[in-house]
Amino acid sequence: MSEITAQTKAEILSEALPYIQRFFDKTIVIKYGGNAMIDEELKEGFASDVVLLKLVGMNPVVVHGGGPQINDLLDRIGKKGEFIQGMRVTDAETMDVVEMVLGGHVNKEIVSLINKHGGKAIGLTGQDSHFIRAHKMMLKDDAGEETVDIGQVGEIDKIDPAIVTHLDAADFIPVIAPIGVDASGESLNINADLVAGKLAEVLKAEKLILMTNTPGVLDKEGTLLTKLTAKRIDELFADGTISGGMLPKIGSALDAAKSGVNSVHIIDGRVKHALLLEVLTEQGVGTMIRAK
Ligand SMILES: Nc1ncnc2c1ncn2[C@@H]1O[C@H](COP(=O)(O)OP(=O)(O)O)[C@@H](O)[C@H]1O
Ligand SMILES: CC(=O)N[C@@H](CCC(=O)OP(=O)(O)O)C(=O)O
Repeated sequence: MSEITAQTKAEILSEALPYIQRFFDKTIVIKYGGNAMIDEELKEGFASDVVLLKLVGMNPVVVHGGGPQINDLLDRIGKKGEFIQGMRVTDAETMDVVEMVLGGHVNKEIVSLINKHGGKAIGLTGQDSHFIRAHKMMLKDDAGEETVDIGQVGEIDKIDPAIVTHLDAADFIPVIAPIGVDASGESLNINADLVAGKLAEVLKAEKLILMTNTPGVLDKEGTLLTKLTAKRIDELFADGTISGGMLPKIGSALDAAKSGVNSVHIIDGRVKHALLLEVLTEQGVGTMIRAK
């Protein structure tokens, strides 16, 4: 290693000090989207970033998605994934696949990676002590009139923060799959962005970071919008700039910002160490969402 490189590295480390001080003991909810789990190197980088944030005194809470991974398994059993307004149409068979992929495969993979990097991760779904309560979601059709039944998809009623705060206090890192439970104990499939946003709200988190597969929110020309307020978001909804999976993401980000989460960001999870760049450096990555 040359002397200059070592010096630069030391300077970069030193620049992180004010951020470490500012966010010490603060909760940071990180949504790790299925589209950002592209390759092993990125996943390893993500896991080591989460461990680093915990070790310097923050409370990272991971909520993960797994939409593409659910689609892969559906394909293998000869079923096609269908989405309406960014929500998966979830019949009973699809719900089984969702539970297998999210609660089983993806959750355990992230837990295992974090533990491999020296963290103490614990995997949860909303079925654990029924901490994510939900009811069946009904969508409005495009005219805003008829309701559309999309099956076992949940709309969140309540998230009990106790289980997460207990884990944080005991130095564990909660890793949460977006599965809720209804009044009869049945599992419901919930969009992971919605779980992350609501969790950030009930935990009174300092930050909500949504990691996805675009540089952030883009305008019609594909230019990155670095800051967005409620008013501008309404315009982008109205003119169709925001569509598909970005609909629940922005909705959830804005709700979190309005309910007091200090900083809300949509960032590119395909960039190596995007999480450290966002939390510990001055470099703004992605789109910041503000209520006003
Ligand atoms: N205005 C926009 N800017 C960026 N991405 C957008 C926009 N509108 C729609 N999208 C889509 O939203 C996707 C991200 O949402 P989603 O596929 O649900 O990702 P994740 O699995 O990370 O939650 C992007 O890959 C893009 O295709
Ligand atoms: C109701 C609904 O759409 N649930 C999502 C849950 C997973 C998810 O949100 O994954 P990403 O964050 O990777 O998109 C789904 O079934 O795909």
